[in-house]
Amino acid sequence: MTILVTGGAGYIGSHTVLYLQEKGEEVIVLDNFTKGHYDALLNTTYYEGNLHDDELLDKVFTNHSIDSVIHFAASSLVGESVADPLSYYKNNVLGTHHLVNKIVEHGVKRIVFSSTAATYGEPDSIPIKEDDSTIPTNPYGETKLAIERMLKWCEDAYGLKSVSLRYFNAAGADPESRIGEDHNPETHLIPIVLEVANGQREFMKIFGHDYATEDGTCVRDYIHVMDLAQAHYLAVRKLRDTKQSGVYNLGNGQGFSVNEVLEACRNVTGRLIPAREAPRRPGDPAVLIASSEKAKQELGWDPQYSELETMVQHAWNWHKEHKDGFIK
Ligand SMILES: NC(=O)c1ccc[n+]([C@@H]2O[C@H](COP(=O)([O-])OP(=O)(O)OC[C@H]3O[C@@H](n4cnc5c(N)ncnc54)[C@H](O)[C@@H]3O)[C@@H](O)[C@H]2O)c1
Ligand SMILES: O=c1ccn([C@@H]2O[C@H](COP(=O)(O)OP(=O)(O)O[C@H]3O[C@H](CO)[C@H](O)[C@H](O)[C@H]3O)[C@@H](O)[C@H]2O)c(=O)[nH]1
Repeated sequence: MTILVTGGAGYIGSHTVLYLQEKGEEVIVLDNFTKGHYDALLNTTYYEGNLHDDELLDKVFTNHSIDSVIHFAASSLVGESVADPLSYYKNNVLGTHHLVNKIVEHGVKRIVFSSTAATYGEPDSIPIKEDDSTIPTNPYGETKLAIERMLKWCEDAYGLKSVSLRYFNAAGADPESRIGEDHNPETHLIPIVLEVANGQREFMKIFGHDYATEDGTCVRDYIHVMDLAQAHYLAVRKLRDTKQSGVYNLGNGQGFSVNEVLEACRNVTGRLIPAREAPRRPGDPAVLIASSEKAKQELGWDPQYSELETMVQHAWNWHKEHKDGFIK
């Protein structure tokens, strides 16, 4: 039984591949390497190509006995999605359409899908629960919600079982520092702050200091990438064992402000890390915190690295040794 991981050379995908392999799962990867890295794949069979390539998908599903698909491959920058929504509908919705079409054609019965907190938009209340309203405030979130709904209809029509995992803010790196996060351009808070610590940026910008939060900066729910990886493994197992579809939040249930993240980075690195106040970033909600009780109860999810400083430490261990990220 092989698991196909699309986007397995990216940040969360590569950590999940490592986790699955350590659990004894047979894994193959499909990635077009637009954002992924060859060096993020350690001893893993991969196919280089696009979700839209039907011939390649036929080859992958024919060459391997695939029982489940974990689908990470997507475009995922909120700002970029606002500037160019059509490219997001093409890569995310249309790309997933090609993939699911082949999944159904080849008789595969299980898919785990990377969804996002961005499906909610402005939260109804905190902590956010799975049945709260989903009114995305950007095309990125819209495309992810459209895919969740496409999967629901595919279950009704073709019996395809799915788990959609709505991650909050992925953070950290492999605790053994074999791989880490390398995005270009980098937009995420923790790696940007660590670039300043590494002397690669002069200062970091705090986007907004007048939010209705305790210290005026945005609050987010950071979740360790290896805890996300664990949830994917559990989701595949649940689909194998119970054949029950579901939608789950994955967060740590605690919020940290931008200032608190900055302080944690200063503590972990022992470096000064200059910061400047900057205007709010359009589209940023003030506070996003998940309730992940459903994932804990139904998937048996048991996050191991909930301390913010642990996440920063693991990210820092990798970043300080890989200033330029992965070489290739
Ligand atoms: N990073 C986060 O905090 C976060 C939060 C919520 C949801 N997500 C979702 O998780 C998934 C993984 O995020 P990430 O941060 O690891 O992103 P990433 O960009 O590091 O990884 C995505 C991978 O998919 C590949 N890819 C993209 N389009 C493709 C296509 N058409 N065909 C084949 N390969 C393709 C890229 O080359 C890359 O390796 C994404 O679906 C993203 O929307 C991420
Ligand atoms: O240089 C920076 C970068 C970020 N921030 C702030 O730090 C917080 C976290 O920002 P990130 O860009 O790291 O993460 P987001 O919360 O914007 O986005 C994350 O969560 C989203 C769901 O809400 C999407 O899923 C997205 O892919 C994922 O990265 C935000 O308040 C942002 O304004 C700064 O102050 N300065």
